[in-house]
Parts: sequence; structure tokens; C-alpha cells
Amino acid sequence: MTTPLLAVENVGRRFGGFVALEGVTAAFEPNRVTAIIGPNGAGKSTFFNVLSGVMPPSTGSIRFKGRDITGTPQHRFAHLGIARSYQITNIFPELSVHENVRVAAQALRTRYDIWCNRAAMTELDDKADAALAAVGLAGRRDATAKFLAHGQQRALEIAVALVADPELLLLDEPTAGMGPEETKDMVGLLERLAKDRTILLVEHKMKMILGLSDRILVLHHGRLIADGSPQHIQTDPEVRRVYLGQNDGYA
Ligand SMILES: Nc1ncnc2c1ncn2[C@@H]1O[C@H](COP(=O)(O)OP(=O)(O)OP(=O)(O)O)[C@@H](O)[C@H]1O
Repeated sequence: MTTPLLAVENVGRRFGGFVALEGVTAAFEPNRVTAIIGPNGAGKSTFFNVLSGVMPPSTGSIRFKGRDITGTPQHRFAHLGIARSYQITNIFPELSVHENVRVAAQALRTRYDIWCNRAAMTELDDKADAALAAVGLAGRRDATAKFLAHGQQRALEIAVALVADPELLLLDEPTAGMGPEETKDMVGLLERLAKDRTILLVEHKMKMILGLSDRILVLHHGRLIADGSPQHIQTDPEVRRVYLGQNDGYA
């Protein structure tokens, strides 16, 4: 069996006396797409926040490539090989598309690298261009970020995440606010990226999740109630019960 890239064991998170996440255990193999779904308030964002170091878990442990990273501060995650995008578009609107990615690349460097090494600057430019090419934005390189269409802004965020060359990409609702065409483009992008990366995503668009994911985890009231292939999840009686009556396209 392959060593899991990421393994969480008995992970939980409390807010005061409220248990938002409880006893979640799962291991994630490399180069797979896993979706985390669940009704509103199920604990998806909390799980993502814990996985990406936004907050430590109250219980349990998280291992990345066999190394215990429980409680590691968020700013160290990019160096570990874990990158995250947010639900809300999170770019510098007044900077160019290329500048947005280069700033991210620069942030991963030390001051010494930046000020003393001209070659390092060229390398940063090249890295930014490679990330833009990977998400299909090379042609908009010099556009001001605020003038990109919404779908392109989300792709830019992914380029920003890619500049650290992460092995694990955590994507919080990458198709939020997108219509069918933009969603289709994003799915195509994620399929390309998934060839040599591990992707975990939180999403609400069920048809998209069923088509894209190798595996789906279902959270409900902070607990993992199902974990399996899209086919398995679609026929799981507990999942069907949880989603019954929810107007989110699940069928
Ligand atoms: N910082 C916080 N303090 C107190 N309670 C919180 C906090 N963050 C989340 N919660 C609570 O934890 C529960 C899980 O919230 P979470 O945002 O993780 O759910 P979710 O599945 O992402 O929901 P949605 O699909 O609506 O985004 C909710 O009841 C929420 O009110």
C-alpha cells in the first residue's frame, strides 16, 4: 500500500463548549481528488481550517508525508508542500496577473535572496509565468487582476497557490459563484492539476463533485458519516437521508 500523503487521526475541534468536528480519521493517497461534502454547518470549513493550519485541532493528530504537523502555524504550510485557496476571491485587484503570482513567489523567499541575487528575480518571474501557464492565464499575464472575469480570478488564485509547487492543494469551493461554462473550465483545470498533485476540495455542486472526485467524504454534525467512491456515496442510505429535502442537486 502507498504511504498516505496526508493522514488525520481522531481529529476534532471545539469552539467553547460546541463541538464542530469530532473523531475524524482518514488517510489520503497521493494524486487523488477528494471532495468533502455535507449540509450547511456540517464542519467542512472547520475541517479545512484545521487541515491548513488556520487553527489547531482540539483533539487528534495530522501527519503529512509521515511527519506530525499537528499545530504547525499556517505560514509554514507552503514550505511543507501544502497550499490552500479560499472561498472568497483573495487576490490583489490593482496588481497585474503576473505581479499577483510573483509576489506570492517572492513571499516564499528570504530577504537575502531578493536583494542580493538578480538571478533570483528572473527565477521568480519564470516561476510566476509557469504557474500562469498551468492555469491557462498566460495570455492575460499583464492584465490588471480586477479586470479578469470571476472564473479567471479563481484560476489566478490557484496559480498563486501553485507557485509553492505544493504536493497537496486544498481548495475551498473553487467554483463558488461560477456559471456552468466557468465551472466546466475549472473542472478541466482541476483534472489537469490532479495528474501530479493531491487535491482536497470543499464543494457544493454535487454533479461536478461526482464527476471529478475519486473519493468523497461526507460530514454531518461534525462527524464523518461516509467515505468512499462517488458510486458508493450516491447509494449510501445515511447520505441520502442527510441530503433528503436539501435543494442542492443531490440525486
Ligand atoms: N469560530 C467559530 N466559533 C464558533 N462556532 C463556530 C466557529 N466556526 C464554525 N463554528 C460552528 O461550527 C459548525 C460548523 O461550521 P463550518 O463552517 O465548519 O460548517 P460548514 O460545513 O463549512 O458549513 P457551510 O457549508 O455553511 O459553509 C457550525 O455550527 C458553526 O456555526
